[in-house]
Amino acid sequence: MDKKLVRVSAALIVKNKSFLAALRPVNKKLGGFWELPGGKVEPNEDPKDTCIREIREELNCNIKVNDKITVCTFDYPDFILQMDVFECELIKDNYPSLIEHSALQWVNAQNIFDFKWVPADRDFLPLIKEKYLL
Ligand SMILES: Nc1nc2c([nH]c(=O)n2[C@H]2C[C@H](O)[C@@H](COP(=O)(O)OP(=O)(O)OP(=O)(O)O)O2)c(=O)[nH]1
Repeated sequence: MDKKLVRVSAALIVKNKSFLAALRPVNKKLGGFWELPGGKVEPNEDPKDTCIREIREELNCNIKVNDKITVCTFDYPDFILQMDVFECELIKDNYPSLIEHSALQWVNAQNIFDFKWVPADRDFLPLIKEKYLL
C-alpha cells in the first residue's frame, strides 16, 4: 500500500540571529526530538495560515509569515512528509509560551548541531545556519 503523504507547515521564527526550536514530548511520535513549531495543513488551508494557526495553538503568540525558505520531503517509515518551512517573525510584544512542547529554546550558529533534531530537519539545518544565523 502507498504511504500516506502528510503536508506540514513549519515556522522558522527568527530573532537576533537565532531561531526558536521546540522539543516534542516523549509520549508523541518522534518524542524527545527537537523540531520547528508548526503542524499539519488542514484541507483547503493556505500553508502560511497553517503556520499562524499552529503557532497560536502551540505557543500562544502571533507571528508574521514571510518567505518560504524550503520544501522538505522526507520518507518516514509510516508516512511521507512534505513540509513547507517559512521564515517568520514574532509580532511586537508577543512572546512564545510553553503549551504543547516539553521545552523551547533559541538556537544559534554555535549550538545548532548540539540538539537531537527530528530526522527530516537535519537535511535543511545547514542552509538555515548559513542564511539566518551567521
Ligand atoms: N511541526 C513540525 N513537524 C515536523 C518537523 N519535522 C518533522 O519531521 N515533522 C513531522 C512530525 C509530525 O509527524 C508531523 C507534524 O505534525 P504534527 O505536529 O501535527 O504532529 P503530531 O505528532 O503532534 O500530530 P498527531 O499525528 O499526533 O496528530 O511532521 C518540524 O520541524 N516541525
